[in-house]
Amino acid sequence: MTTYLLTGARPLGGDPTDVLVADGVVAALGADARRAGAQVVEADGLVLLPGLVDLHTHLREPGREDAETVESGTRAAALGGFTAVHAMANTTPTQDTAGVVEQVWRLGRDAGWCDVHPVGAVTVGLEGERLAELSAMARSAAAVRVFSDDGKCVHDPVVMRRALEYVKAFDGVVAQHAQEPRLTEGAQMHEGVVSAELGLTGWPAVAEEAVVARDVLLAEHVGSRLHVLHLSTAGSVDIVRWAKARGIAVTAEATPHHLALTDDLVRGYDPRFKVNPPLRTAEDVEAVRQGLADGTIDVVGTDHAPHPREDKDCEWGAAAFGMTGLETALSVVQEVMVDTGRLTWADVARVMSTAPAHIGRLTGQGRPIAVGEPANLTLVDPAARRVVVPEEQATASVNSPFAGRELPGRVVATFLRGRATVLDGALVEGTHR
Ligand SMILES: NC(=O)N[C@@H](CC(=O)O)C(=O)O
Ligand SMILES: [Zn+2]
Ligand SMILES: [Zn+2]
Repeated sequence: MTTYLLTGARPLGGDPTDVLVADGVVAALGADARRAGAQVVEADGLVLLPGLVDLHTHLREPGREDAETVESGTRAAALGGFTAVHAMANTTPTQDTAGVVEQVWRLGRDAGWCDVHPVGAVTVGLEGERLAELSAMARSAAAVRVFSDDGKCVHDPVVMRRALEYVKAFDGVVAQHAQEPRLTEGAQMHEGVVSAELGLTGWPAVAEEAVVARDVLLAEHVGSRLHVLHLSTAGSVDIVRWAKARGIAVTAEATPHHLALTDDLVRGYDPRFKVNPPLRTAEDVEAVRQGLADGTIDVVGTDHAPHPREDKDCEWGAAAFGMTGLETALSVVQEVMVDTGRLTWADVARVMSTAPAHIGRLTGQGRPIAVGEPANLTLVDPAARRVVVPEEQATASVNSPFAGRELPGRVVATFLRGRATVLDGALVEGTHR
């Protein structure tokens, strides 16, 4: 395996130092790192982070390989600085059995671009009725710890309660897509001033908040772990803040798009901006940023949701919900949170690596940058700027809401257990298996 010497890198944005990556681990730091024979990676001024971990990726395989495959999605992940992703369960067939989660886990391992941890469905076929074989998925080779019907809400409170009780046996977590189905029938965008103007059916904030409130109370009652996916409203932030103050074991996620974009964008009727939960108001965006800054929101999850052109190149009402995000997530977080002084790079390491790894109960990911630790690392050039061109991305889909926008930051290199998956901002082909 190639040995790498990263010269002058700034771990977590701190003081520059040399970092030796050898035999899969961080082998030396500082003066000790200067060893002959290593391939030098010029890292002066670059920020070194623990490899990013996404708790919320849609890889679409099996079933929608026209939108994404494990291969294309994990290439996108590596380019985005990720060394592990959690692959959501809304595939066809659904990831609701040990067989299907093992299949996805194997595809990820064979692709070799980053670790793929399949999420297990909570209910059979995401139907919301019968619990899936949660413990069989937990005990499988995929060792599932995160369970979610994402795309759909586990709306029956009895089913949600049973799922929360069940996952305690293997320290699992239920990740909820909080969307009250009756309050969002036919919903096309956030319910508010803009939806009234455009005459589109609204998805009111209360449809999210009512489920978040119910679920934190259920998690308290059961004494189990709850994770709130793609939290998007000021009210949801308040409820999670209250629940944490009360000692409830709840964690929460914000997506890059809910940190950066508002429902004003819907005025152009461009389906790239159609997503669940919908883009909200500027006040909601500010509350989500504040929640991430003060620790109420634990993680940034991409909710990378690729869709084929035919499902997006159509009128607003017919278009699919979802946007890509793996290759822009870190840049968006840099723009809205780091360059504005609201998060440090150490905070970014927490919300995009350490905390998601901990919630997913991953070992070997989200670790400190220290001698002997597995070399899962991301090297970022915060001074670079680039225009987002979806057609040039590795994801097989082009539904990026940031297309044409200039964003700061560039992932220069990604290391997966000491092996470079990305160097000079490009995938390292051939050696990855
Ligand atoms: N976010 C979305 O709008 N869509 C996701 C499902 C989801 O995350 O709810 C998808 O699978 O396309
Ligand atoms: Zn969802
Ligand atoms: Zn999702």
